[in-house]
Amino acid sequence: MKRQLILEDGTVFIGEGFGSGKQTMGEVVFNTGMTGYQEVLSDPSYCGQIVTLTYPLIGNYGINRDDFESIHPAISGFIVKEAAEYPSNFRHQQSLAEYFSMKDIPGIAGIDTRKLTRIIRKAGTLKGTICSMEENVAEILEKMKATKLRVDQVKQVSTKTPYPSPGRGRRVVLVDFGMKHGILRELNKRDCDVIVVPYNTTAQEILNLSPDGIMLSNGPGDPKDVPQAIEMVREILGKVPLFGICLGHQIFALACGANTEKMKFGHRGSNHPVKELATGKIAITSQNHGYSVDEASITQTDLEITHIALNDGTVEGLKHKVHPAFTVQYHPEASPGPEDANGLFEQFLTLIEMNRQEGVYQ
Ligand SMILES: NC(=O)CC[C@H](N)C(=O)O
Repeated sequence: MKRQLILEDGTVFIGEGFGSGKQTMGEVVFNTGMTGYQEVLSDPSYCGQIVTLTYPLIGNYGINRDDFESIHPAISGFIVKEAAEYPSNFRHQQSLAEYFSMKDIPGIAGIDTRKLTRIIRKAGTLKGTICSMEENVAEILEKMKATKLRVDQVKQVSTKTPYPSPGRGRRVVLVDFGMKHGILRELNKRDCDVIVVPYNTTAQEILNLSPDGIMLSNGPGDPKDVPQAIEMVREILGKVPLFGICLGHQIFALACGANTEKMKFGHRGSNHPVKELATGKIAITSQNHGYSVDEASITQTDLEITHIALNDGTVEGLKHKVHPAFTVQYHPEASPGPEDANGLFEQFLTLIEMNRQEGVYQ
């Protein structure tokens, strides 16, 4: 059935609806990955957002049991050029449309997603609504103007109670801000004894679990919307080695006195080049973020910039000059995307070992 996508700047696209027929509103963001749509649509960092993919053919290898990054997808909607009706892959179990119907998430196909992406690149991220053809455009525009985007996305996607993911190795408390399963997989692969805790767990509650290391996960929204997590990191810093990814990196930066800002249209894709300043080495990385750490704000802190994005020079990695803590804006767990940065998990475990030898942090 025909449906419309209305952007807050007044642009209207007409396409073919799939999945849920309900109306949806969210921030429209684009991802440039050529593969990995299943991981993208199930990444909780997209909570409250409508995702469009620049690659034109989506759903061609279907949806399978193994590639999810969360149990319940948190995206508000999905915009594609062509949604494959007949997936072809030995692992496929459902088509994109079947999955979106099952999860009650609206999708729209037949959209010129490259044109849409150019609009977003020019104007910056925009609000958008996917709705039926009967809806009046002017009314929807009014409604979008009046609706404030949610600020409690982390609460929505974080686990409600702590749970273990046992191993025989080092104990890692993983703070779940909307964790991708990939992070847990990487820690478990290294035999870590992981305890996943909710986003609002206090520093003392975390220390009571006697962790060898603390991992701050990715997650949706503005890092400034989770002040209790910023406070927790401030209190824990210097007591246990810490590693943060994406939202975890931004929260760490704020806890250390740096600032974050909203980017024009963000970084979302699977081929973002990142330079490690110490070695000059480039990693091709998976990314999904709409905020970044303000470079100028680092000077007044005890932080050091370790990585930068080659495309626009923004901060991609940080390290504390005194305490055993480092973070990255990109995704070493990949899922989807290249695994160039996977060694950061080893770096975290090395930091844990060094920290156990009486305060040797570097
Ligand atoms: N993947 C993430 O953790 C995203 C972090 C944050 N929500 C941002 O958009 O910048």
